[in-house]
Amino acid sequence: MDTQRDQSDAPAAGVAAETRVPGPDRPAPAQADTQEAGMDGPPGPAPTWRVLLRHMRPSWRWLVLGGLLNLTAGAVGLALPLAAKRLLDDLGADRPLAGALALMGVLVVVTAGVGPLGEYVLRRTGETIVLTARRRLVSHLLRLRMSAVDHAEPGDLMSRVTSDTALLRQVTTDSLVGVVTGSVTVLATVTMMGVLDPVLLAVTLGVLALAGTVVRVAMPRLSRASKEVQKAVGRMSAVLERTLGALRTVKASGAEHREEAALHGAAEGAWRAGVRAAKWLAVAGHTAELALQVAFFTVLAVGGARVTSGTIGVGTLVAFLMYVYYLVPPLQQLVGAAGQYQIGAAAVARMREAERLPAEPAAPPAALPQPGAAPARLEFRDVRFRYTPGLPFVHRGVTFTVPPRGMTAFVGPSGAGKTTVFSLIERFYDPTSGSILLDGRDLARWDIPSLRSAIGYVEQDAPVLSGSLRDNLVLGAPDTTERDLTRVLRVARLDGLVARLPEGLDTLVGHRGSKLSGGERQRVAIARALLRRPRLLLLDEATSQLDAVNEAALRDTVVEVARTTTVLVVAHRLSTVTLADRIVVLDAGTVQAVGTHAELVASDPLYAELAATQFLTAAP
Ligand SMILES: Nc1ncnc2c1ncn2[C@@H]1O[C@H](COP(=O)(O)OP(=O)(O)OP(=O)(O)O)[C@@H](O)[C@H]1O
Repeated sequence: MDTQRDQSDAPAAGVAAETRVPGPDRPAPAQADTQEAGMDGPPGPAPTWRVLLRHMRPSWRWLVLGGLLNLTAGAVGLALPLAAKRLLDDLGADRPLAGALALMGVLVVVTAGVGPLGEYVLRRTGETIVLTARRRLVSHLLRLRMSAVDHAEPGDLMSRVTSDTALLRQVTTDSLVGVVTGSVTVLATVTMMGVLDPVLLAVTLGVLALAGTVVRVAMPRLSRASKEVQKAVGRMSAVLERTLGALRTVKASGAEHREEAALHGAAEGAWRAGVRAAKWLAVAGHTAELALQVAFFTVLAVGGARVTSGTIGVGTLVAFLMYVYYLVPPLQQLVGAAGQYQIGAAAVARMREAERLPAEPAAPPAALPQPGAAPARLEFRDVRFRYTPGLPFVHRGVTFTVPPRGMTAFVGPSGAGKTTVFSLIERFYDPTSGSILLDGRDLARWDIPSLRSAIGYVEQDAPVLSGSLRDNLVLGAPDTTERDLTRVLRVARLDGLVARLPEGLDTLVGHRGSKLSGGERQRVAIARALLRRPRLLLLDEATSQLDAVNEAALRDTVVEVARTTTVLVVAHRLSTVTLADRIVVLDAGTVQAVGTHAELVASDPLYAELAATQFLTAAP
């Protein structure tokens, strides 16, 4: 049975361990797409152009429209030299100019109208593609398995959502659409040049071929530099997130200069790579422009000779030279598109890495338990678990049963695996073998939102999110009524704080609740959990930072809650532990003993020692 479980669970934990987000310095994972990771493509990393097409597919109509408008503007522009030729011919032949002038006027007006419209449509579509990519990536990141998050740098993940997705804008519109419209325009221009004079066309193409060689040399270098830029930006975001997230610790440790040096280093890395990319982009872009200038003078010389010899007329030469200049924008567009493609490809690769991280299946939110819903029953059966394959097991066959209602306390030395029990109940991780049953049903068979809706969890460090006090309280129960809120505030002994604050519940609590005291944060976390009307309440050292008065009050609250709900507590204070209906002693990943305080003091040497040394107060 264990073997079976091992196999069925292996992908969740195993994949996660191997599919770490390649931090800025780590190599990309050589791992296939998974359904779990939300990718619908075939296994194996798809080529960049296919991924780009996938991003563009939903907006293809707009892209085609924008491209067509651009092409129309280009085509109308192409007719201008012909109108100019007609003007010169009419002038030479002493014919009236009104017709030629009117034609030129119409062409100019149409070009002026259609060109900007096409550009607007394309840019708007680019924004839509970025929006879709951001939504998709954000949704995926919020569902990441904790095992994937453990191996990722939040700052680096953030840069993938903000900076990498932004690069899609250029690569999908300027680049891919630019390739199409640029190619068509170049082709049409070259055709017109061929019609006017094939010899001059051959001269022009000869000069351009030389420029093509330089561009071919520049592109791979640009690609490498672009990847470096994005990596360095990710590295900088990661360091910045680390530093700003723990600025008090950094200041208290006097580590500002070291963190500053790390940030400056990352920023300089981005700058160096950016400058390298700029160099190759400039080389490629200006090579095309320079080549066209050379082509212009060569055509002028050769064409002048042909005019002198009477092979072609002045009108033809002038029209041809205008076409040479008409080649500048589409050729620059083509070279720019190739450059943008290299930059975009680096960003797409980074987004793909994040999208391929294992995530929980998407599921609609589940309703919270109704008031008076039955308390949960919990069972651990021979659970073995380790966070990372290859590392020692944290749980080595944990077995215990928790009946509905009442309080069960988990005690044991630091690192024994108490918090891990809660993490497994929440399905932040899945056991490597063995099973966990809630109400007699294996957790693996619960859909995750329904499972979590039954649970209220107060974590060890009682995290509070930036935002208002009210946002934090109703985070897990957005439909809370004012009456329930008032009741829970009283129960969690937060009513005094709310009354004191100038803006009451709408007071902003700062990043991670930095404007609250440790004890206040714990009470907010407890209130937040209680508002979910949990059938199973998990309290991980939830009262460790409270003063004696508040602790005693909240202890009474927990005892009260335990009359109707199953409550699990990880506690280090004897005052909490002795109130428990049963105590589970964990040591080195196994259950050492289960019993009441009195039973365990008498029968379990480890518990007796913990009671004597670790717990803060003496036996009651
Ligand atoms: N996300 C993680 N990735 C890898 N190892 C982890 C992770 N979380 C915890 N551990 C390791 O698992 C072991 C058990 O941790 P756990 O937090 O469950 O212990 P605990 O009994 O709650 O300890 P404490 O009383 O100090 O809070 C520890 O050795 C810890 O280093």
